[in-house]
Amino acid sequence: MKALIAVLPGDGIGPEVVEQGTRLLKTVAERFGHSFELVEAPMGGVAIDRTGAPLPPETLALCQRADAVLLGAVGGPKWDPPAKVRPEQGLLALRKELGLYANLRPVAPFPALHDTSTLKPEVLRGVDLLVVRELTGGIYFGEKRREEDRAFDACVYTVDEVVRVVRAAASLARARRKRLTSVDKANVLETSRLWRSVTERVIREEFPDIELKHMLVDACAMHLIKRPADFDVIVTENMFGDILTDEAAMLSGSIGMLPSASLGANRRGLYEPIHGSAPDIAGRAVANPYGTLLSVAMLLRHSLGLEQEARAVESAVASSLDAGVLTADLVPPGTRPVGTQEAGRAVLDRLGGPAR
Ligand SMILES: NC(=O)C1=CN([C@@H]2O[C@H](COP(=O)(O)OP(=O)(O)OC[C@H]3O[C@@H](n4cnc5c(N)ncnc54)[C@H](O)[C@@H]3O)[C@@H](O)[C@H]2O)C=CC1
Ligand SMILES: CC(C)CC(=O)C(=O)O
Ligand SMILES: [Mg+2]
Repeated sequence: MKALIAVLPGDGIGPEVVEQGTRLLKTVAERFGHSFELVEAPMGGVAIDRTGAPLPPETLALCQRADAVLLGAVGGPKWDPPAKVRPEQGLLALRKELGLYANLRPVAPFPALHDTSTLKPEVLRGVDLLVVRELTGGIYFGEKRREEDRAFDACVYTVDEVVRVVRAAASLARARRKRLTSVDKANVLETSRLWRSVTERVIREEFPDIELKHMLVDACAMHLIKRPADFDVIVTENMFGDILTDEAAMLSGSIGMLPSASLGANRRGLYEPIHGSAPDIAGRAVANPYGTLLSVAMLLRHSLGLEQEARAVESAVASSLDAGVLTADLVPPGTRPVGTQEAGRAVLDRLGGPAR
């Protein structure tokens, strides 16, 4: 198949991990007989430096034309306040402009990494959960205002915004273990009370086969560590999903392991590891690229419909981990880690071809 893929490396470790992602896409194309056109564009801090804007119009136009977008990460101390224009604004704008309201963040720790986690292997056994985070509403997108001695961030949700993300999460739950946990703070927040009542209605009317539970976000943060294997699909609003998935990443051993897919009404999606630009390790070629490589698998599956290729990538990652190809964030103390390039190479070396 032919596909146009926009590549936005971004800042910090973004370009380092995305380089491994583009190599993988080229190898998948070669091995499986596809034609992927990869076009790179500036986004985030590098785009501010080059053009003054974190999401230049040409970059947005490319993403709108593309079948899928692969992103590294944006941000860094160079653009922190008091700078007025921030790289993160570009990422929020891109998600909004592309209408990507459902952010899928799967957490299925690889058995090879059970010992790496700070949690006991018996707690990790059987963990296979999916967080569906609402991505274009809530407090990140509400009105913001700064006064001399006060600041405001409005949290707003409409019924339609809740309906569409709950439908997306319930459809995914239907193809899994049919259990949906809706996470909110309905004991305090009006937006959460709306979220809860809309979720109940959508599930009752459209997904009677799905078992729905509500959970308060603070309790969810605790249960994710105490009994993570009990979760199937979690659906939640933007900020809760952002925070809970950084926490859940530690079930996988490192934030560097977690991929994501941001989807909307059509097949075009944005794919990125869940981590940020990691300024503390940028430029040292030690970043974990597995979350980006697993994001490439999600891109192949969700935007290009290439299930066989997606599975080949996931198997190659699993087999690299089984072989002990571990970056610095994953190695046990006293063991020599591999660098970003070596981990990327290990996955390419293990990538299978088309089934004959
Ligand atoms: N999607 C995006 O572009 C995101 C951007 N950010 C931005 O990134 C910048 C740094 O934010 P932080 O809070 O430090 O979060 P971060 O996710 O960049 O880093 C947190 C910690 O995890 C480590 N880490 C992250 N990714 C790693 C990887 N692939 N391999 C090994 N270690 C990894 C870092 O070294 C750091 O110690 C900020 O400007 C923030 O706004 C943060 C989150 C997401
Ligand atoms: C700009 C931020 C909302 C990025 C982030 O932390 C995320 O999407 O996980
Ligand atoms: Mg985050």
